[in-house]
Amino acid sequence: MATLVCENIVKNYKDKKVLEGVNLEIEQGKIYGLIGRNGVGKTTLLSIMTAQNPATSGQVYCDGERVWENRKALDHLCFSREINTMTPLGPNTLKIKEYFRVAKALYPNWDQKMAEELIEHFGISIKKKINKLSKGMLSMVTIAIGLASKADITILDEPVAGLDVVAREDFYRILVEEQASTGRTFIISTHIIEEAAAVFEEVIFLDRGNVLLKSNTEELLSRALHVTGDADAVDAATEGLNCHHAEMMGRSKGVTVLLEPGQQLKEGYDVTVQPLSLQNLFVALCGKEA
Ligand SMILES: Nc1ncnc2c1ncn2[C@@H]1O[C@H](COP(=O)(O)OP(=O)(O)OP(=O)(O)O)[C@@H](O)[C@H]1O
Repeated sequence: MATLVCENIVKNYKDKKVLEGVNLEIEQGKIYGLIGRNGVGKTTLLSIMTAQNPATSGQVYCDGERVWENRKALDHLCFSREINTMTPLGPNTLKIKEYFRVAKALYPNWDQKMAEELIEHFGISIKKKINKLSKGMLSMVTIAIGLASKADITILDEPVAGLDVVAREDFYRILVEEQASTGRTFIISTHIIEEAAAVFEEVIFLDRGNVLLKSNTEELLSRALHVTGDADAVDAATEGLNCHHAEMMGRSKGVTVLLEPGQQLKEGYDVTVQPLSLQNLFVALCGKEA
């Protein structure tokens, strides 16, 4: 099993700054959720982590070894992403079984049986051509590639984007079972946050070029509160705390509070305190008004 470390990753596309010094440590044996708004740089970061895209500066290390052009380090990694069916060449001209042959050559621990069983489980014929698949079926193929790669660190970029709710639940069940039985590490990027919150042991919020937070999901939610009430009471109860996403409605105010360890709301004020969902916390911290 392996660990992955990003050290001060900067990425510019010409004069557009996307990543501004990302430091990140991925420990082994966890399912991470990578969450960020459209265009924030999730795919860019994931592709840099797997040496598919050069960083402008900074380094990625797998078990202490640089990943760039390093087969030994890359053997631990799989980055399975949406197949581009618009190009005249590439995987979309292949049948699924031919695409699996390419994957087999790429991933040293490739599990052909698992790949075929997953495709069958998803109700797709392995003889089907990639460019004849629906969006959801394409997601299923990228999921099958990621899981059957058996890579120590498997990264899936928006794997559920094309899946319906039943297929999404199915995927998360298979993912959790695979992680529990193998101890592999998974990094999953997604915009569909709420239903995945229980699956992610850790979440990483990417915002404005950097990692806004990386935290155990349960621990994070235990210190995230929504406080509402008369504006003066809310202000008094939350004084000195990390407050985000304040909303006013006449004299009433609602605010999201992220407590630091050891902090608590000031007592004695007539305010309503409610827990927050991961999705609402994300909106509060990474929404425009945050
Ligand atoms: N090859 C490229 N050349 C130029 N700009 C790029 C390139 N790839 C990505 N970008 C830009 O970099 C920014 C980050 O893109 P990226 O795809 O990494 O974001 P993302 O967080 O994965 O987005 P989404 O959630 O919408 O998929 C965007 O502004 C995008 O337009």
